[in-house]
Amino acid sequence: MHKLVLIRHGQSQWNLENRFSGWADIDLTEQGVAEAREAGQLLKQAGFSFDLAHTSRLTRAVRTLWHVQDEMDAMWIPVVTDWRLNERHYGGLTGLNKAETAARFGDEQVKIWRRSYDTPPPPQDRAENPAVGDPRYADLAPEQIPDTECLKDTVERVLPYWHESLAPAIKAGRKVVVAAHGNSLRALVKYLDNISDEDIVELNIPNGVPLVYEFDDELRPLRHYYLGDAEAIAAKLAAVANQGKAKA
Ligand SMILES: O=C(O)[C@@H](CO)OP(=O)(O)O
Repeated sequence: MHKLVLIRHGQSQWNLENRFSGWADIDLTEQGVAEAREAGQLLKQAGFSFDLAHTSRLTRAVRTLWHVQDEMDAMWIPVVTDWRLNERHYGGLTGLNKAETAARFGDEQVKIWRRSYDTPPPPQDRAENPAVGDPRYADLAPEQIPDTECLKDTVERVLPYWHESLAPAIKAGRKVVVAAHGNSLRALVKYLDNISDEDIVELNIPNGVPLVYEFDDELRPLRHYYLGDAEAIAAKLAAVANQGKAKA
């Protein structure tokens, strides 16, 4: 049996401020650091160990991974950072407050922008795009830097990464951890669990909680589960779902 652990980064400053982040490089809050450390402790106590890590090019995911590695005495393992694990690009919504956006455009429209499979938010002006000219993306052709993305666009970059990098490593027996983002992980989970375009709308992923996948030899998922207190995880999931609603 093969295993894979997925972790969404801990709380970021813009999660705290309830702002759309996407490719904006926003760091963890103190709570986010604590969540990452707790994730590492939970993994250690449950007997997990890793010999390979993958993460995005965004600081909040990289730093989450650092804390997990530190708690697990695994600072030595190879780490691959790849833009294809980045958060979905939030286009022209980047930086806006989610509740204020819902008050302006309606809860339904914001839910479509946040969670629908194939409706992207309005594009972001190139001049405001945080990724343009950023040296961390020097290996991308200009047209690979998105102006906006729906989940379908995110699937189209995450899935090749799964097939080319993650799946072969897992099949070869490597013990892999992936630290990434709410929507890049939704893209991967949609594929792994064969979730329909309609049902993916209701799927949220909490900050800083290890999500364990177990696979058979052909990498068909056998089961998955979160590590940690079920009630606390349910509360975190509800909080993520509610972030896009206008305040009463
Ligand atoms: O702002 C973002 O980039 C994401 C993840 O934090 O938010 P949402 O849950 O609204 O897709």
